[in-house]
Amino acid sequence: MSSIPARSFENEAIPGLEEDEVATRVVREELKLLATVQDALGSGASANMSALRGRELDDARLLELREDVAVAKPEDLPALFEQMHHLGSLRAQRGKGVAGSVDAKNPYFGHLRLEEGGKRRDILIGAKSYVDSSSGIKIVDWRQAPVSRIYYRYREGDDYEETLGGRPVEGMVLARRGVAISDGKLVRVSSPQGTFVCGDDGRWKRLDAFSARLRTERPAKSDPAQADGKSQRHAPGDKHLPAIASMLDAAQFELITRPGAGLIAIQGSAGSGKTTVGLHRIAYLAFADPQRFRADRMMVVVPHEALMHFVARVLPSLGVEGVPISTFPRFARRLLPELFPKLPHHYHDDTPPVVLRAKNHPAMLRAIHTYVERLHEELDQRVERTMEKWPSGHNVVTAWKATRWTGAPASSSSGDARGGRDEVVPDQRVTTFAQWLAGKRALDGAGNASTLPAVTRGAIERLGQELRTRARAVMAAWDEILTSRELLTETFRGSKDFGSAQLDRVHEWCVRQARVRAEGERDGETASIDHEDVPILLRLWQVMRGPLSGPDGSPIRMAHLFIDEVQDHSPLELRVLLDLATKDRSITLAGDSAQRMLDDDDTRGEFDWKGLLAELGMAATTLEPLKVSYRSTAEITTFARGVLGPYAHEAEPITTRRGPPVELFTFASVGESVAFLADALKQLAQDEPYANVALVARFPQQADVIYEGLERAEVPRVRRVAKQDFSWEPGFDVTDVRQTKGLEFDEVILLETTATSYPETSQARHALYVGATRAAHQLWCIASDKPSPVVTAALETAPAELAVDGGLGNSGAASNGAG
Ligand SMILES: Nc1ncnc2c1ncn2[C@@H]1O[C@H](COP(=O)(O)OP(=O)(O)OP(=O)(O)O)[C@@H](O)[C@H]1O
Repeated sequence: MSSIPARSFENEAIPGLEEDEVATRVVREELKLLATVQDALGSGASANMSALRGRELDDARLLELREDVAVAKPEDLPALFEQMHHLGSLRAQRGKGVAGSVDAKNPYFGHLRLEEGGKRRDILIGAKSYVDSSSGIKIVDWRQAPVSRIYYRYREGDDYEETLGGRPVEGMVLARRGVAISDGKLVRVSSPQGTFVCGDDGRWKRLDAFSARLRTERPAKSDPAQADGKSQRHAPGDKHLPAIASMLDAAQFELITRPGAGLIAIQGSAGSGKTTVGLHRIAYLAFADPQRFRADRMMVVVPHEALMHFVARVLPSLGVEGVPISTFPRFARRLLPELFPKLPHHYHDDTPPVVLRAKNHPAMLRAIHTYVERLHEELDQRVERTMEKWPSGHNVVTAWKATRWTGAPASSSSGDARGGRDEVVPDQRVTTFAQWLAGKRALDGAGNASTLPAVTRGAIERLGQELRTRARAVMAAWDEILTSRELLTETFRGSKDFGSAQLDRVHEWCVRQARVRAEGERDGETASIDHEDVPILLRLWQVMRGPLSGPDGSPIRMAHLFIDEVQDHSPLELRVLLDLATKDRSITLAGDSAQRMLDDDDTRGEFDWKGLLAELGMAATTLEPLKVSYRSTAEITTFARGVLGPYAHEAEPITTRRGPPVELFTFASVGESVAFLADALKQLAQDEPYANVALVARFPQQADVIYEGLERAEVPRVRRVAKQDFSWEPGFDVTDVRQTKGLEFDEVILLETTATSYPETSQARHALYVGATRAAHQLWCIASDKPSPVVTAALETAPAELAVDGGLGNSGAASNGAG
């Protein structure tokens, strides 16, 4: 594009940059270039009309030629084909110059000046291609044009060698700049000479170089707060949660050393050490009572696989080896083959969201208990009716009633079949009755079953069989609860989320699945279950048959359970887990209501600890929430609190260290943001080989687009993490926010923090909060469209003051206690 005509910016001063010669030169060049492009696009608009007209004529002529070919003599064919070929290329060329496809208000975002074989040419990178040979303008599509590779892969001053259009080219990158054009106006230029931005008042300024760079945290030797190790939480390169017994504060220590029995609920904002405390508590208990709290009789449950790996090193570092760490699905699926040998092994991956929500809903927990309560009542009546026919039958009824159904508290005369407040016990009524029938057990006043007349005995045996079958038929109960339209209506009565239409959809899905299961296969569909069926089946098992047993067949009884990120487990899953604990219920729950992640159409509302515990029928000791935000800097913590807005925690978190400001970078297109990110990441990879940055989008599809762009730009060690498969290696993990729950990274870049991705809804605020608080040291927000008002508002608050060091009540004593 060396032939671009010069414009009048030549000797003009750039307001705000009068004293900055380099900045003036760079900005002037870009203003001039934009003016030239806009000129060409403007005149291109009329040229477009003639181009379009030209294309129409070409099309008509091509049709004529095709008809000629059909009737032509063989010797005329080569000439006709040549004409067709020529017209075809002319037509394609006209198409490229059509300015209508390029957004004149934002035609490009990158500018390359190349020198090849002594010749200079300018190439612009944009979202759509546009070539206008008359004015020398070439805009190439960032995703496709081979030349855009040079833009993404090389820096200013680099020599390059590439194969473009099948021919080798080599040259040098004379200039490589990112530009932001908003509404036809140049508003930012990023170049190796600096980043220059134009304010609303038309004045330009040079941006602080520090804020536009990523950097990892390094303790400064001269800074005593850092030299004592408080802020250098990890060894360089170690990306796992560390054991920090010597650094625990007073509130954390108090939680860790609570007596073993009973349920403790740890609350606190993101990064306040909830996971750390739960794990150190396990180590403390194992040290305090090794007999009772054996490693294999404790379990840690986290919401996803990545967190399993992230926390795996803490307990071994504290000298406790062998405590299983699992997720609910992983743990539960190991039990299924033993408990339900006939259950299909396949899981649906296309379950409709409304079905998932219904199966996960707290109402399902109540539905199970109501169902089982009614079943038991019905069986009681059945026993009474059969026994009426036999003179001393009432004695059997009395003896029968003196025992209890599964899960019903022995001491409670109300016979609470919800099984809420007592340990799950094996079913007694059916077992006792069967033992009496077999002559293995006496029932007070019922006599010896073996001496009964054969007819009576036969009737009672049939009854015993029926009781046994019905009372233990977990899969039948599961089917009935989900496939009876009446029961579904009853279960969700009063729930605003499930109207008749939604319940019809749930019903239809469940009935179809039950049919396929019954028939093995139907219309090519294989028998499968939903992931959400697993806790329903396990809960039914507990209520109908007693404690769950492991793959070896022995009942599972946990001496201690630590359930992390409680807000992400369904009440059903929690209920199943809580009933794995032994009678004294030594359980630690940790969670944060602000980190509950719901889909946009999920109206379950805010997570509420009290409501949850009431739903589970549990009493818990809830201590003061942890208040110190250890993970993140004051800048990130304040921003994250702002993001929550009306959902922020009551107490403002206390922060312990400062860091770079949270930054928002806005771009006019995704391609432009990718170019900016690629530069920043390449620089970081060069400066800090240990850096591990998470690039976190709200939705997986957004992560895909950015990942592909960064790959094309040859950013080293860039990975797409879609299934929690973090490698914990230095590099750049492009992912979505759900994958990152509970994890931490030195730097986080929140992708597409636009108004569309993060509207002012509670769901979006919580998701943004989770993403932002994954960052320990530096946080950037990137938006390729209008930024989210949640982000811009949160950026307005100045970071909170740091806590005075001693004020945290840091306790060195914990290191002794935790062994
Ligand atoms: N007393 C402490 N002193 C220094 N660092 C601490 C302290 N307690 C926790 N940390 C560090 O703070 C970070 C966050 O801890 P942790 O992951 O346990 O928090 P969390 O509350 O579970 O976070 P989230 O809610 O995001 O899951 C970790 O790096 C941990 O090592």
